[in-house]
Order: sequence, then C-alpha cells, then structure tokens
Amino acid sequence: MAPQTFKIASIPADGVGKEVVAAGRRVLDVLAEQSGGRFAFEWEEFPWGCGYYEQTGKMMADDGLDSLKAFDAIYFGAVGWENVPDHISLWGLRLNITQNFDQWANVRPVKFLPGVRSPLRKADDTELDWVVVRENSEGEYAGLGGRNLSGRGPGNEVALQTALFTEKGCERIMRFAFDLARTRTVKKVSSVTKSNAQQYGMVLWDEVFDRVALDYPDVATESVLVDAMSAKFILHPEDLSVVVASNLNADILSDLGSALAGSLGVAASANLNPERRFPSMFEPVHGSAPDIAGQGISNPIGAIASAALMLDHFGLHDEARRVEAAIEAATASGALTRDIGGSSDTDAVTEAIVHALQTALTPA
Ligand SMILES: NC(=O)c1ccc[n+]([C@@H]2O[C@H](COP(=O)([O-])OP(=O)(O)OC[C@H]3O[C@@H](n4cnc5c(N)ncnc54)[C@H](O)[C@@H]3O)[C@@H](O)[C@H]2O)c1
Ligand SMILES: O=C(O)C[C@@H](O)C(=O)O
Ligand SMILES: [K+]
Ligand SMILES: [Mn+2]
Repeated sequence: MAPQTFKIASIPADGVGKEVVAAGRRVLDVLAEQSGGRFAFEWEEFPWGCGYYEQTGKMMADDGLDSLKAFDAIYFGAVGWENVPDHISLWGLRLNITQNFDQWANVRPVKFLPGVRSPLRKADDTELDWVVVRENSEGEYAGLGGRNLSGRGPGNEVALQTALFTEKGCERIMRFAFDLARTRTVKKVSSVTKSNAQQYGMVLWDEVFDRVALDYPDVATESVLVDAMSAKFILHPEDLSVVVASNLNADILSDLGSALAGSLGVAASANLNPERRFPSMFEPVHGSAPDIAGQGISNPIGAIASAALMLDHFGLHDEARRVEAAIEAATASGALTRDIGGSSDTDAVTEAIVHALQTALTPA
C-alpha cells in the first residue's frame, strides 16, 4: 500500500527558528522511516522572513498564502530580526498566516519535563499540567486603530489601538476550551478576564463564558482577573487545567507558563483552524532569540513538541505520544541545553531524542 503522505510547508524564518525547525524535521523524518512505509512527510521549505524582506521588501511572497493552502500543515520557526521593525515582521508573516487562515485557536500546553528544574518550588512535589487556550483571531490583535502623526502639533501625537471582541469569536474559543477540558483528567476551565477595567469587550467575554458554561455542567469553571491569574500561575498552578484567555492576555500568560516549566525553549504551540478549511500552523512559543541565534545552542524541545502537536492533528496519536515520551527520556537522561541548566547543544539534544525514539522501538 502506498504510504499516507502528509505535505508540510516549513517556514523556519529567523534566528533560532532555523535551528529548531531543522531539529523538528529530523525527528519527523526518523518517525516516517520507522513507520515502515505506513506514512511519509513531503516537505517544502519557504525562505520567508526578515532575510527575504532584505531582498524583496516583503516578509513573504505575494502569492504566499495561496501556495500554503495546498499543504496539510505549516511548520513554523520564529519571526523577527533587527533589520525589520517587529510590528512589520510579525504582521507580515505570523499574523498574516494565522489571521488569513482563521487559525483562531492557539493551544499552548504548559508541560513540566523530568530533569528540568522549574523555578517553582511547588513543582518539585506537585504534579502540574495545564494548557493555555489563546484566542488567536481578534481581541487586542484586531489591528484596528491608527496614529495621528501631524494634526496635533509636536509632542501631541495620539495613537489608538482598539481591541475587538465579537460574540462569535468569544463563543468559539470558549466552546473549544470546554471541549478540550472534557478530554482531560481535571475537567475545569478558567477564564481570564479584565472586566473590572475593560467594561465593553471583557464584559462581553464574561457573559459569553457564563452562557457557554451552561452547556457544560460536567466542567468546573472560574473567572479570574488577569492580574490575579498571573499570581495564581505561580502560587496555585495545581488548580489549573484549561485556561482560556484573549489574544494578548494568553500571549503573556503562556510565556509565564513556559518560564515556570523551565524555559521559553520547551514550550509548544498549535495555531488551529478547527474547521480545517485552511492548514493549521505549528510553532514553538518562543521567538527568534537573537541573543543566542547562530550558535547552535538553542533548545529544540519547543519545536519538537510542536511537531508532536502536528502529528496529533494528522491523527497520528501514537506517534505524537512517542515523540513526547522521547523528549522526556532525553531530558531525564540529562540531555539539556543551557537555558535549562545543561551544556548540550541543539544537535546533541535532538540526537538524544532520536536515540530515545530508536531504542523505544518495539520489535515487529
Ligand atoms: N511566534 C513568533 O514567531 C515570535 C514569538 C515571540 C517573539 N517573536 C519575535 O522574536 C524576536 C525576539 O523576541 P524576544 O526576545 O522578546 O523573545 P524570544 O522568545 O525570542 O526570546 C526571549 C528569551 O528566551 C530565550 N529563548 C527563546 N527561545 C529559546 C530557545 N529555543 N532556546 C533557548 N532559549 C530561548 C532567548 O534566548 C531570550 O533570552 C522579536 O522580533 C519578536 O517580535 C516572534
Ligand atoms: O504575539 C504574537 O503573535 C507574537 C509572539 O509573541 C507569539 O507568541 O507568537
Ligand atoms: K515561534
Ligand atoms: Mn508570545
């Protein structure tokens, strides 16, 4: 039988994005080899990013979105470099893709790994495991607003950055969060709000949350102000299972979660178009890390764990669990990059994960 072939567009983009995407590809290619012809990955790499901008004045090709539509998934590194203002590079590439492909659900698990020290003392003797569900299409990232550069005289410039909350946008991300909670051991959704200060958008957010919750009587709920939630991440993370938050609130909280798990380098994410009208995109939570890029020392775990989320999206659930187990075997054995207290480089950690996959192979 012909192998089931998954077409993946890879966009390493900038900085450590290049290093960690190469690591993830290596792991996926090993898995395909091990599948004995059951499945295969067909890769096409796109050179978009700040280097491409240098040559063309654009972050991606004009027909880039059209080209991407033909793929089963997109595997992304990170965007951002010093030659391009961050708001141009982010809107030109990552947000161009997430918003135009309606990847409205951004799933960001917070995973604690064996052998990786958390800055939380609580993590030493408490099982911690939660996931941030980020609204990925509107909110503070609606791109609405403008600047008045000239009309008000020197020193009086004004800028508006308007957040957009729609009932439909709130409802779909909340249902997604509740459905996800139903698949987990602890069936609970925590909604992150700021409705004490933001009396329009966040009050709508809260009302939709309360209404959707009525359809899930088997799932526990709480609504927590974002400032209090940032404290709760540190003081009572054992109370968390699924945390649903607006675009910006979830962006901030997911970096906090990654740091609590040891480093931004270990955190995975999936930008999902749940209706599957467009390809979904898988990328580590971190950015291009200019401070360490090019040295071969970046942590590949976030990108490799994102590849596992991509396997889940393809329905290859056993393979996804095998990759996660291989990551855990590698960290437990001491294969750690510097950001998590070790001295291994990117390649050594990747090979430790590959080795774990190979030794865990059950003979046919
Ligand atoms: N989705 C994305 O592509 C994305 C996400 C975040 C930031 N960015 C962009 O990345 C650039 C840098 O942003 P930043 O410095 O705020 O965030 P960053 O995530 O790139 O780096 C923050 C810190 O985490 C460390 N870090 C990140 N990834 C790591 C890895 N794999 N291994 C080891 N350490 C790692 C960095 O060395 C740095 O100290 C900016 O241009 C920003 O706009 C892009
Ligand atoms: O917020 C963004 O879109 C950029 C980056 O911080 C991310 O988390 O992807
Ligand atoms: K990224
Ligand atoms: Mn972020």
